Amino acid sequence: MTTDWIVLDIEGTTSATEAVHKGLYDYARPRLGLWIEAHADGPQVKEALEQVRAETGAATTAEVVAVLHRWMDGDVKATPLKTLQGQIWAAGFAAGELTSHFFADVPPALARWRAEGIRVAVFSSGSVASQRPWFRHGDAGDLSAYVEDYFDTVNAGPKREESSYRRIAEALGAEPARTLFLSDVPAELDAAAAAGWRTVGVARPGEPNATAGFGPHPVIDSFDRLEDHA
Ligand SMILES: CSCCC(=O)C(=O)COP(=O)(O)O
Ligand SMILES: [Mg+2]
Repeated sequence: MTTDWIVLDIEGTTSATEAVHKGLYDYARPRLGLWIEAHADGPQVKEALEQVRAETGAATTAEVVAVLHRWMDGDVKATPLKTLQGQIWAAGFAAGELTSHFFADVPPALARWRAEGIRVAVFSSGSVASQRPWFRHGDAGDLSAYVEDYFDTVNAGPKREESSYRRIAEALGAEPARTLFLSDVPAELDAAAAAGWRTVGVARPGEPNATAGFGPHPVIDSFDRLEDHA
């Protein structure tokens, strides 16, 4: 079965978890309070704040920020957190204060897939607003030309739900059986497989999920080893 589309997770798959947590989370942490105060009238910030308040009972900005810090400490992929982080990161990339990280095998794989006619999209918990500059400002240069579309938990839905993968396939005009999802999280692969997608687990040495049980999903430790599955 040939592959028309490869859909990529970011953290743990294209990029090291440490780069996200140390590079991005630590950048967002001290900026959240000021960002919220300065953009409180923006529709996305308003909605994010309402969601945090409804979910946690936090009232003041300081209480909201404390919740957001707790979520970051636990790497909770909550949509309002991702919205606020994404805005701050997008500003950081635009200011030249952030650079993204990709594993060394990623840029050549993207070029190889392009040459083979395989199209690429991204599905990450990180907001689309942050995914775009992440691919544009990489440590190995601008990779954004390789990515045709971006999905997050707002425009697709939760990563562990089958319906999100159905929505993405429909948006891409992709046949599920010819669409391949690469992720480091078995539950995400289960959801994609339930939607009829092909799946490959990515267990990169040293990553938090490297020793996870991937069940029925084939597993690779580098995109160089995808040839047998694509
Ligand atoms: C610009 S990418 C932001 C990364 C991020 O915030 C995140 O939560 C990544 O999670 P993933 O779903 O890609 O594992
Ligand atoms: Mg991941």
